[in-house]
Amino acid sequence: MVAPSRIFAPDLLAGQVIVVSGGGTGLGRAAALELVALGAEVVVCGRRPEPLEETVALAGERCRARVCDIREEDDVAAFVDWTLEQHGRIDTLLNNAGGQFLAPAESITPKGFRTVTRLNLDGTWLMTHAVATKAFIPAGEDGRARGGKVISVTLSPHNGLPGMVHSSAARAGVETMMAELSTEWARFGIRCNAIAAGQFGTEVFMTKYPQEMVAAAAGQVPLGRLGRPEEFAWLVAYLASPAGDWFSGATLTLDGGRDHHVGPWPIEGSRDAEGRPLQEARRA
Ligand SMILES: CCCCCCCCCCC/C=C/C(=O)SCCNC(=O)CCNC(=O)[C@H](O)C(C)(C)COP(=O)(O)OP(=O)(O)OC[C@H]1O[C@@H](n2cnc3c(N)ncnc32)[C@H](O)[C@@H]1OP(=O)(O)O
Ligand SMILES: NC(=O)C1=CN([C@@H]2O[C@H](COP(=O)(O)OP(=O)(O)OC[C@H]3O[C@@H](n4cnc5c(N)ncnc54)[C@H](OP(=O)(O)O)[C@@H]3O)[C@@H](O)[C@H]2O)C=CC1
Repeated sequence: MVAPSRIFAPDLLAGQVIVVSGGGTGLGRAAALELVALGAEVVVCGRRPEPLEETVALAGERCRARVCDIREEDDVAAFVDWTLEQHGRIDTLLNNAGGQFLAPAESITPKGFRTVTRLNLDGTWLMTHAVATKAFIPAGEDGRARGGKVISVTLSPHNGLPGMVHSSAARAGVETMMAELSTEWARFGIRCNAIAAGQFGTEVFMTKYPQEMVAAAAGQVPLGRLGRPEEFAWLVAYLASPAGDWFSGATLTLDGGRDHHVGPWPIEGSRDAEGRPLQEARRA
């Protein structure tokens, strides 16, 4: 049995059907477990069956899994059709699958750039378009579009992340995509938002990148630590719940202040004897 939520009432999302891409690992798994704990039926997808099966084993019977590569149009269509056959509806899509490799911009080949934009931008679009056209826009019993929510994971900081030009560009595209769709698809009752994730201590984050960078990452966060996957999951649950119904077109940055980081504060040489930031004298 999945552990009860530490924040929300257990029936907050009862009756909802929520798709989580990349739900076999890290942030996606944390979100899937929290959503199940809140009463939702959750469907996870990813390329590898093993992590997906582990999520299902942890989450219990209200979680199902199916392999799907979000970059492949036919895979995505088959996945969404299967989900609708199983559940008859989709209420929220969490576009969480994504990633990139770290490399200096000048060394990224055209294939490398395409690989990352195809995954993060094109893959997010394919999932969004398929879920919207198959589940959100078709009319329900009342003759009106059913509506739904799209939540897409992007990346903080926004002001350029050295070594990640491909991903920074793709994620900016996703944020703009969510903003544009929030106006165009409002007529169908579709809400589209992005969560710009700062650095979270997921297994892949802690192991994939050069260890010097991982060790330095928390020091770049004004609040002084990495994010915890459950903190991401709570924001997803909030947006999926009725409390999130008036959010649309927003990018919610969840990063401990990382987006506005300018270096350690107070800076060296501008501290008083007790280590406090200096303050100018008042005018006489
Ligand atoms: C001062 C300190 C500051 C500290 C601040 C820290 C900041 C860190 C911020 C990090 C923020 C983001 C974190 C996260 O997102 S964590 C989660 C990451 N998860 C993932 O990335 C998972 C998904 N990723 C992947 O599947 C792969 O990484 C990839 C995106 C590359 C896709 O894999 P795929 O299998 O499709 O691709 P290939 O491996 O076949 O590669 C295809 C081509 O891509 C190029 N490539 C791939 N890897 C590299 C590399 N390491 N370096 C250079 N180029 C690479 C290459 O062109 C490949 O083609 P070839 O194999 O033919 O050369
Ligand atoms: N952790 C962090 O600090 C940050 C993470 N993010 C983003 O948040 C998301 C989750 O990150 P995190 O949990 O840390 O990383 P993970 O690498 O654990 O999660 C990525 C997930 O995406 C799935 N995935 C990758 N490619 C595809 C594909 N083509 N089709 C379907 N699924 C795919 C992976 O499964 P499989 O390999 O089986 O396909 C995996 O489950 C990612 O988009 C990541 O880039 C953003 C900012 C910071």
